This record gives sequence, structure tokens and C-alpha cells, in this order.
Amino acid sequence: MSNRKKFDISAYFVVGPENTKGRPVEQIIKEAIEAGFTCVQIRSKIATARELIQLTDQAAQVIAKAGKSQDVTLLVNDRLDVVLAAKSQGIKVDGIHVGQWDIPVDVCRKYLGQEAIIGLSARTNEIFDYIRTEDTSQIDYFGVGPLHETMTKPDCGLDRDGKVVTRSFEEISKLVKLSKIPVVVGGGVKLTDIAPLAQTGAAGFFVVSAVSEADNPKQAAAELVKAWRLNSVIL
Ligand SMILES: Cc1ncc(COP(=O)(O)OP(=O)(O)O)c(N)n1
Ligand SMILES: Cc1ncsc1CCOP(=O)(O)O
Ligand SMILES: [Mg+2]
Repeated sequence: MSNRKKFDISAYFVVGPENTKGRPVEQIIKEAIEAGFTCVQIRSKIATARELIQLTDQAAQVIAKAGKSQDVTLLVNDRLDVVLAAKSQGIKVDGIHVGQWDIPVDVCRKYLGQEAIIGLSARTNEIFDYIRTEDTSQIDYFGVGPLHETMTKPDCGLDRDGKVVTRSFEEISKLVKLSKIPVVVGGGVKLTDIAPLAQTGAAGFFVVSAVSEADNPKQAAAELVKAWRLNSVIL
């Protein structure tokens, strides 16, 4: 969904070729969206620009074939160049997810336009200051974590001493209350985390390995979606 006022990050799948145990990325994306995932982010630290464009194209086609182009948001991690190239090829990609050390949000907004969805990740402790001091009007959601240490992104939550700082459900609840924009939470999220996470009022959860490394990705995805729907609170 490319409408900034109406997009769904409740069940958010982040994936690249390094996460799928050798299985085709598009197949796993297909299974995740068939199971009810509402947002897909193409994220790879090893793929070339051409490979990322191709993966984005495959994801857009899988979403279209499932009849979900208006319901499932497709984003690319980090790479504004890839999003622009994909769009110039007519691929339906809805926006980008960036971290605070990546291409600045205002530059993404300038090149992608007012309709694009732009997510920003930040460390939870810094985000409290960020919310108080910065203009968040150009950002569509915050990506926050990790909930647990994760092999998928070992640098996630690293503090100055090299220790991984994880986030509590209490901190997330506080952040959700203070934030003017939706908050999606990831990093080590597993099925047992979904109920307490949903109770924080977060807009959604994001996962890589809980789906991409599962023996049965579709079943794992369906269980996560079901748990979220059962437990999420409408604020
Ligand atoms: C939804 C979501 N939240 C956070 C991140 C992490 O982004 P970043 O800190 O830029 O790290 P990399 O993913 O680029 O390694 C994310 N990708 N998605
Ligand atoms: C925290 C984080 N940010 C982007 S990817 C990622 C790791 C999530 O991976 P997993 O769901 O496999 O723990
Ligand atoms: Mg990044």
C-alpha cells in the first residue's frame, strides 16, 4: 500500500538471500504474505544493486500475483539508489527503511516524494530524545529493537562498551505512548514474544529468522500473524 495515511506494518517481514538457508527469497516472501504478512522489506548486506533491484521486482510480482498490491507495503532497506532504479523500471515499490547512519530521511523524501513510505530505526534510548527534539513529520514509522540479541544483526543494540542492550516491554510501551508515529518492534522476536509485544500498543512486529529460517515458513508466518491478531490492542 503506498498511501502514507493507510499502511499496515502489523506483520512485517524483513528478508534477503543471506537469511533463507539457500531457499529462493521470492518463495519465502510468497509464503509470508499468503500467511497474512502486511509489509515486506528487502534487506541484504551482500547483494549487488542489480540483485536488489531483481529481488524487489520479484517481491512486487509475488505481491501482485497474490492480489495484494494495495494491501502489502514493499520497502527496501538502506538503498535509495535501488528504490529509484526500481521505480524507474516501473516496479511498484512503496518506499525505504533507513537507520540514523544511512541516507538522511529528508534526502529520501526529496527523491521519493510525498507519497513514499519512509521508516527510520533508532536505538530506543536515543529515540526518546529524538521524539522530543526532532521533527518527525517526514517519517512514517519508527523501527525499534532489539527485543533480544540476534544473530541476524549482531550489531543491533550495541552500546559503547560493545554490549548488546535489549529493550523491555515497559520501555516499548512508554515509547509508543510518546511517539506521534507508529512503532514497529523487532530483533530476536519469536512467537512467544508476540502477545506481550502486542499489549504494548506497538503498531506491529518485524522478523527475519522466525520466518526465513523456519522449516515451514508459511506455518511459522501464519502462527505469528494469528498471535498478533489475537492479542493486539486497538488504541
Ligand atoms: C523495520 C526495521 N527496523 C529497524 C531496522 C534496522 O535498520 P538499521 O539500523 O539501518 O540497520 P540495517 O537493517 O540497515 O542493518 C530495519 N532494517 N527495519
Ligand atoms: C534488529 C534488526 N533490524 C534489522 S534486521 C534485524 C534483525 C532481526 O532479525 P531476527 O528477526 O532474525 O532476529
Ligand atoms: Mg540501515
